[in-house]
Amino acid sequence: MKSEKILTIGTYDGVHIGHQKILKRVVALAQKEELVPTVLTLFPHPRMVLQKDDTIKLLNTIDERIELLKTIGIEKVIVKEFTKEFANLSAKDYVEQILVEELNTKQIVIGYDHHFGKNRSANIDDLKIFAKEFNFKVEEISAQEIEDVTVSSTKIREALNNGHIEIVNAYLGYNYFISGEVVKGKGIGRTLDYPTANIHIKESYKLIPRDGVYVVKSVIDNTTIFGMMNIGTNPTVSGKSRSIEVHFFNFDKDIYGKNLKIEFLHWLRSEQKFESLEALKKQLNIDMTDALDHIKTINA
Ligand SMILES: Cc1cc2nc3c(=O)[nH]c(=O)nc-3n(C[C@H](O)[C@H](O)[C@H](O)COP(=O)(O)O)c2cc1C
Ligand SMILES: Nc1ncnc2c1ncn2[C@@H]1O[C@H](COP(=O)(O)OP(=O)(O)O)[C@@H](O)[C@H]1O
Repeated sequence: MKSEKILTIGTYDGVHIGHQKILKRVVALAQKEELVPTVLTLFPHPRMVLQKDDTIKLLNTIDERIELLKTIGIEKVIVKEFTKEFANLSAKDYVEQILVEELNTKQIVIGYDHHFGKNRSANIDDLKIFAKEFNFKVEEISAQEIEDVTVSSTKIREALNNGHIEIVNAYLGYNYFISGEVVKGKGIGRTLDYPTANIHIKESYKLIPRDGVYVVKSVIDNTTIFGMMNIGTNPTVSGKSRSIEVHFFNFDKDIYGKNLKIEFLHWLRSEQKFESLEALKKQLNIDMTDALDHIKTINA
């Protein structure tokens, strides 16, 4: 028999502290009712499909979202491909075919303003009627409960575009991070005595924080390593495309080809065009001192 599920539905981009409150409720109810705590999430984002919007940026890649949801205790993450066919399902077909027959849903925890079905035509009152017909429970999260949470994915995106990392991390309840592979760069870093790991992110929809220099950390071979990262076009060496590169402190290993998760801790300064590599190197010395000072305040 397919396991019986308690379900919440949504994009949950960021899996921030507001999301976490709902998700923890799902996990607690699941334990009480002996149901499998489940999230039904849609991917690609409806706007990517319906409006063919390829400028949309998300806080998490789909893999990151799954990992974050599992960390909170969600046992099953169902990623439904959001296709035009899916978007065209009537409210009733969606409830009957997907929620009931495919997923074996026994309980749904959902916001008061949730809409579903073709053209988002059905609302929570309709869901409660379907619940009687198909024998599942609906638990509504009230407007008050949702408004109590002043955090939103939009606010976090804005803070990232402004370099306000401390605000971002407080809203998320974890440090904002990127994940990508270390690839070859231009090989100039080493000549400055600051070798930099260039990070390639394969998901073009991942939101990259504003250009500038950041204090970051990563775990490489089970060891926490701090570093300083630059995001930008490297105007000093007349770079054109945007790159993401990290110089790790007290570190000297070849890490080409490795996949790294890098957490943002603090924004230091904007990227600048220097008149020479010498001048850039001087600034890198200053950045390193500033970054180490910041790291001291964290560890203090
Ligand atoms: C912490 C840090 C800060 C940086 N700041 C700047 C900057 O302000 N302006 C700039 O043109 N390049 C900056 N860079 C990028 C350097 O130009 C870059 O590391 C160098 O060109 C080496 O690139 P490569 O690894 O592709 O060889 C910075 C790099 C790091 C690691
Ligand atoms: N402290 C360090 N921080 C970052 N990368 C380092 C460090 N020490 C060694 N490396 C290695 O050196 C590479 C970067 O050297 P670099 O001369 O900047 O070349 P590239 O332009 O190819 O990035 C990194 O990808 C990594 O494999």
